[in-house]
Amino acid sequence: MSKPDIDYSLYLVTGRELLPPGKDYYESLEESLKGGVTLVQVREKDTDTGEFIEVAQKTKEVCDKYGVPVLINDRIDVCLAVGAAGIHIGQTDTPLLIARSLLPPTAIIGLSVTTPDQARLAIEHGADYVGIGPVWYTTSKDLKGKLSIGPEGAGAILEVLAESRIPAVAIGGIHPPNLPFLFHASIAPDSRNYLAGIAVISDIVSSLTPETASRGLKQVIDSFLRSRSATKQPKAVFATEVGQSRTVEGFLDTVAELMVVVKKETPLIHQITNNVVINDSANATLAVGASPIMATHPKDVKDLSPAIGALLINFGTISDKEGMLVAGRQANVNRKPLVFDPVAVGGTAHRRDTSKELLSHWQPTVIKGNAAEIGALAGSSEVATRGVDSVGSSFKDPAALVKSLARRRGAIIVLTGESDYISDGETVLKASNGHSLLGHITGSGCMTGTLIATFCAGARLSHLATKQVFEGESMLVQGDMLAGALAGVLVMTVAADVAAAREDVRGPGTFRAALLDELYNLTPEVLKQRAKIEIL
Ligand SMILES: Cc1ncc(COP(=O)(O)OP(=O)(O)O)c(N)n1
Ligand SMILES: Cc1ncsc1CCOP(=O)(O)O
Repeated sequence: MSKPDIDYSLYLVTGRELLPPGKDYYESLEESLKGGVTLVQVREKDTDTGEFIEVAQKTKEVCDKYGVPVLINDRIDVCLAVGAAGIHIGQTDTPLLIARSLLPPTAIIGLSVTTPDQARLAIEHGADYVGIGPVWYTTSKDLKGKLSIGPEGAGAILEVLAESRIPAVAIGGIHPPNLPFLFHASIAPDSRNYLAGIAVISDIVSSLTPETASRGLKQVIDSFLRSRSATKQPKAVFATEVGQSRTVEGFLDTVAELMVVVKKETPLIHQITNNVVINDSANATLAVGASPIMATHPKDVKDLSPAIGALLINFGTISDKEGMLVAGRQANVNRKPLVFDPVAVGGTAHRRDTSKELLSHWQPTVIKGNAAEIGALAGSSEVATRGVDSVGSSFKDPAALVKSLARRRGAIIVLTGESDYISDGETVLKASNGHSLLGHITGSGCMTGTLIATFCAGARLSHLATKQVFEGESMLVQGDMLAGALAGVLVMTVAADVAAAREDVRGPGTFRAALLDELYNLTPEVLKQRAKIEIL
């Protein structure tokens, strides 16, 4: 006999102690199976052996009706007693090789892993699958101070597992609002290996309506898995047309179209930005035809999210972290483009920690920064930060850097400088407009972030208007976000070129006013004539 084929996509780990008052365990279990649970683990932490066996036996009877396999948490004896499909063990439980020797050869053995090294051992010892976690903090298990690893930590483990093809589920603090983020942000940067599913306790068990809870999770999971297996493309968090071959002319046509869409649709661009640039950023948004809203209060930003076209989070003065956390998560939930501008992230430990916290909380669509900022995120020390400006020369190979960071982060990376580099992890674009006067007015980089958010909003609206069918549920953002990011960069830098060439511009003061005028007056035709871009 061979091992059973297991569908790991929606893995319920039981937790009778978490049932809502009055809810029967078996009723809840059956409802969750109806909602699409594909695998069940009976987890009883404080139950006597006799009772554990009884619960496991009855759980198996219910699951058998739905053809869903049952695994047992930790206990080989209980597994053997009820003829379950296998066990799940942790790092401090019965060692895997011993468990293997005690169980029938067809038994499934899953192992918890928190680090890449543990994943290597799991491969070596022949685990059938691994449970990666805790991904996020949870109250369903005493984590004994163990740090949660976040989607990025899960991605590092998936990289190790890629060749072995051992399936992996993520566990810990997984709920509908963070599920699309988890799937996308955990895709392994190089191999593009991805999660086979998620393991969940409280989101299903604590629900009064576990069937609905399971169905909601399953829809997102199935859609993600379908989109991965259908395309085999290294798509990140944004949908572009698969296999689309792109030319400079094609990009410029799309940018021109986005300029028109933004003027026509006037999307609301929500900006949590620093107090140095609020006024200029709001005016830049208005100048290109969109509508700015600069709300920061956590309660405010939550309500706003469904109505906005895109969100910009610029943490220049980092005074609104709570608002940033909530707004970013809501942007993911509502699938709105999210542009992150980690101003001076390499400059202080507080900025590095804040950036890490924000990025473990939500998935940006675009990360924009100067050389020092992008270098800090990429872990490169080639460029240092002084205040909010980069110092020193730029990278030896900026194209390779933005491409690899885009793949690691699952986001489009925009590196600004004398030339701007933009990558989605596949394509790298180089844009070479702009004028040195931009460096003499404060906040020009922040305004670029604003315009990237604005044109990403346009790209989403443009996509929705065409009603092309994509695997909607799993995509964090739909639309041509690479073109949106390029449009933001080009509109800003071409307008700067035009402004700087004006006779009435005599220095930073007149340039600042002229820039706003030229953002307002810039036409798609002029942009196409003046844009200097290359596909590298
Ligand atoms: C699928 C899955 N992954 C991880 C765990 C955690 O197992 P462990 O580390 O052994 O902790 P306990 O569950 O025993 O508290 C799991 N149970 N299932
Ligand atoms: C058993 C376990 N192991 C790591 S986190 C966790 C609990 C997951 O529960 P929840 O889905 O309620 O966060």
